[in-house]
Amino acid sequence: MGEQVTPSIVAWAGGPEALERLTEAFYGHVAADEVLAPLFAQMDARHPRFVAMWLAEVFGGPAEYTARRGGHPHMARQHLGRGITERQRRRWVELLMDSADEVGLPSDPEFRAVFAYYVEWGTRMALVYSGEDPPEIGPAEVPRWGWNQTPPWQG
Ligand code: HEM
Repeated sequence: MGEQVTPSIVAWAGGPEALERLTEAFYGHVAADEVLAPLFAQMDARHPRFVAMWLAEVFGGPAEYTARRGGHPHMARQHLGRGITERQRRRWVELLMDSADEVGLPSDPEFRAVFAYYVEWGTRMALVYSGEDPPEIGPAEVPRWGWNQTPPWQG
């Protein structure tokens, strides 16, 4: 039996390109959604790619968001003062999960569990930063997600 190497989450997802397909589909839905569209009305056309770049870094890919887009402090600052509501956060999660199905991200329980784990955490963090009295934004690094309790099932 050969030794099995656990792939990174981004590799399991289908690579950075798969995350770009995900965010393209997602922001298409956002633009048409009455709950979320107003928040993203001034969005940069490159926003979907920046978010894909962020996700790739979180999920074990190259530190491209850190190198090219200001890393965690820049990302966190984008949410300041936006007053995201729980309803908007929930819709964000729902549309992202719909988009994951649409673009065919892997549907195995382990991948989806770890993906949902990050998305649940990240959206709650965005809400906290967007509200009154946000945490101070320090020089923290982009979080790096691992498989944790659910390494991929490889048979
Ligand atoms: C896991 C959850 C989330 C991630 C990974 C994420 C990621 C990002 C990133 C990377 C940026 C900065 C893009 C750049 O470099 O310019 C950003 C901006 C932004 N995010 Fe989030 N975000 C999350 C949750 C949310 C939620 C829940 C909302 C609102 C419901 C939200 C609203 C926004 C808005 C309005 C901007 C600024 C867009 C613009 O006008 O350019 N984010 N987000």
